[in-house]
Amino acid sequence: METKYSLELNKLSKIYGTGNTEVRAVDNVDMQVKPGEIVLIMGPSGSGKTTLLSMAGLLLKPTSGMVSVNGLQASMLKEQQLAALRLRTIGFVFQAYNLIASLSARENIELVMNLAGTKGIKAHQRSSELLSLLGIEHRADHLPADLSGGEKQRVAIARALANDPPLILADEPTGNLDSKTGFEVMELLCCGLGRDEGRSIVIVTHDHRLQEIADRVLWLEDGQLQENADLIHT
Ligand SMILES: Nc1ncnc2c1ncn2[C@@H]1O[C@H](COP(=O)(O)OP(=O)(O)OP(=O)(O)O)[C@@H](O)[C@H]1O
Repeated sequence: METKYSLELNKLSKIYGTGNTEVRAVDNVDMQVKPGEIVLIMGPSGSGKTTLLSMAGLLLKPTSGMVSVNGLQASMLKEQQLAALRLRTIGFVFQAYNLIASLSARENIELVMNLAGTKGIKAHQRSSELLSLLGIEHRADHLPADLSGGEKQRVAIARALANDPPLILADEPTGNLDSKTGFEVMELLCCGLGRDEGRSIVIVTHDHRLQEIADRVLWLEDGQLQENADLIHT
């Protein structure tokens, strides 16, 4: 049976600190992402975007509310089960790429496959396919330090796709790239590689150009999510 939503958030909240230092970073957010949908979350600095994405990615525990990924409710799961769910169902792309400096481009991609149980020739074939799809096969044996920003982000995208997850979460993926390179890389992910396979992509960004490749643009302000794109003050 096909899952109705790749990602579902119900009355999700995150409060940091207590008393005088209390910050309601995410406030009672509901959100559903259908398979194949590309959703942009925009909003001012400090509005709660990274906190929201971290909870959606099962990296941060909510204060209250529910996260479901691919139909599985996270609060029902133990830490080990959460890690397994994350590995199989979510690919992450970060502004700072978060590649392992001592591993080559190919090794960075194969590491997450190895962790998910895909090893040897199968992992090698998949990493070759991804390196080629992302146009960086000639960089396979290079360390991250020897790659340009755009190449590093392509490796990070290949790594995010390696286990063929139904959901990709990207936090400011173009933040360290010039506007042309950033757009090209995200267009490749969203229009070239992601859309065809019915993969959902949620992108937190300040980059207005990415609105061109999104199905929906949501606005987060003071931890509250608004569906109405007209409210976006650019
Ligand atoms: N670990 C933490 N402890 C306490 N407060 C935090 C913590 N992380 C974030 N905050 C606060 O929560 C609020 C939301 O932060 P968050 O990083 O989610 O916003 P953001 O929209 O991603 O910001 P930016 O666009 O600048 O990256 C901010 O007021 C921030 O100071």
